[in-house]
Amino acid sequence: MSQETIFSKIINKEIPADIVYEDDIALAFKDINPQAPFHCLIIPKKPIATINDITEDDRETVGHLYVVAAKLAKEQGFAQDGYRVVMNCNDHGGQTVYHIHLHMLGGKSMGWPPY
Ligand SMILES: CCNC(=O)OC[C@H]1O[C@@H](n2cnc3c(=O)[nH]c(N)nc32)[C@H](O)[C@@H]1O
Repeated sequence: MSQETIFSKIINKEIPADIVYEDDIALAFKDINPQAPFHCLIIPKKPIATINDITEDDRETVGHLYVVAAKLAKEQGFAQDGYRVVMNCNDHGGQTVYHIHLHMLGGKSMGWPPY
């Protein structure tokens, strides 16, 4: 059973967030601690704790996160310049909120590897 996280409160509008996209499956909102000129989190409304918890039943939901990312990149104007999407898993991945979220960073040139 997944724990309620702060992201559930954002989904339920119990706490505020700068929402940049919402539909029945996903929500995207600005990261509170931006690491790029544009930094948002694209999350499923379904509370899936980590990548390890994604099942075949979540195919549509998880794939939709990337559809939203592509849409936001075009809207934000950095689709052609380029951007980064990253999902962190557990401690070594730096995950701090246990509700999967696709980080979307855009608006600057980024280095590699990201550590
Ligand atoms: C550090 C990367 N690993 C990770 O797990 O990222 C979790 C991400 O969620 C962000 N965040 C945490 N609480 C809140 C909040 O209440 N509101 C918002 N708008 N963002 C939040 C945090 O800055 C981090 O980048």
